Amino acid sequence: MITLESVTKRYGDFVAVDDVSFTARPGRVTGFLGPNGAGKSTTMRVLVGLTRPDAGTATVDGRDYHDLVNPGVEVGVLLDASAQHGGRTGRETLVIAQEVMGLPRRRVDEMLEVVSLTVTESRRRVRDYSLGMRQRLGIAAALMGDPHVLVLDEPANGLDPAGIRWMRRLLRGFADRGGTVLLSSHLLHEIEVIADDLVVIGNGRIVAQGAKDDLLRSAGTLVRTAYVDAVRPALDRAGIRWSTNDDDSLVVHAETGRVGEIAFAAGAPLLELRPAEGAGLEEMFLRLTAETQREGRVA
Ligand SMILES: Nc1ncnc2c1ncn2[C@@H]1O[C@H](COP(=O)(O)OP(=O)(O)OP(=O)(O)O)[C@@H](O)[C@H]1O
Repeated sequence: MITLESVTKRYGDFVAVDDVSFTARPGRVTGFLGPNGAGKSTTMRVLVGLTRPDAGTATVDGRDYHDLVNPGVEVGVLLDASAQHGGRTGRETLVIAQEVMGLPRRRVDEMLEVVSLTVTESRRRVRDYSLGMRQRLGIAAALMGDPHVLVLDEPANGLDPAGIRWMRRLLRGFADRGGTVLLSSHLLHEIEVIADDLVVIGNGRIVAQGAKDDLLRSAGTLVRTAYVDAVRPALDRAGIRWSTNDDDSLVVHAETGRVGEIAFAAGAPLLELRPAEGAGLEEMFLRLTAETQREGRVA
């Protein structure tokens, strides 16, 4: 179990992480989402003791990361695959991790097999690895100590479609065996497929969290009408928020029945009126983080 309570991190006057609280539970994959610069990496760095928070606590199974005697056997961490030492071979990188954790040498070969790096590839220097190979190497190091918690920042970056599918299965299996997974990703489809729970961050603050299915269910009502010019002001007068999809349909933040009544009262025939569940994670993400999107700000 990962628990963050009121974590705040400032850089000078800038608040990168602002009073962030959430839990990632055993047996679940928790997807951590947010626009560029929202504070995901900083939050993860606080969790694994690389950045000191100005306020709040971050714990794994109730303990501070710094208090874990052999952290690698409890928490597998992959934060920045491109930060691995380029001069070492992949194998050397894993041998160092294996020795630090006090594990038998055979774990190195086992992990190379788990992440499908060949013996030949493992003898190459990391600087000559592709990003996808570095990710695989980082995942191997994270899994080496057979931890029960995984913290992964953008692990799908650079993986090919087969690699993404492989990682998806790996994380699902890990969680199904009772492990806790916290992973950030920009790949919303990836998160939509794999995550059980979601934590959405924008401008350093949590804007939504909960079970993925519940969050997607609360996506609102989808309305399609040739009379949008009548429906929009009627919704505004009722104090109901709405947004426009690319195809000119509206996503309205109210129950289907209520939206139907308002449209009826406005004399607007509807072509479609249904829960906006199908809109999926992308719509929810853009709506929740609208005020923090660079593109939104520019517009
Ligand atoms: N060491 C630092 N000094 C100053 N500002 C920092 C530092 N580290 C992070 N920040 C700022 O904190 C904010 C959050 O950064 P962070 O890397 O956590 O975002 P992120 O959500 O992981 O973004 P991305 O999706 O682009 O990786 C950004 O505005 C970033 O510039």
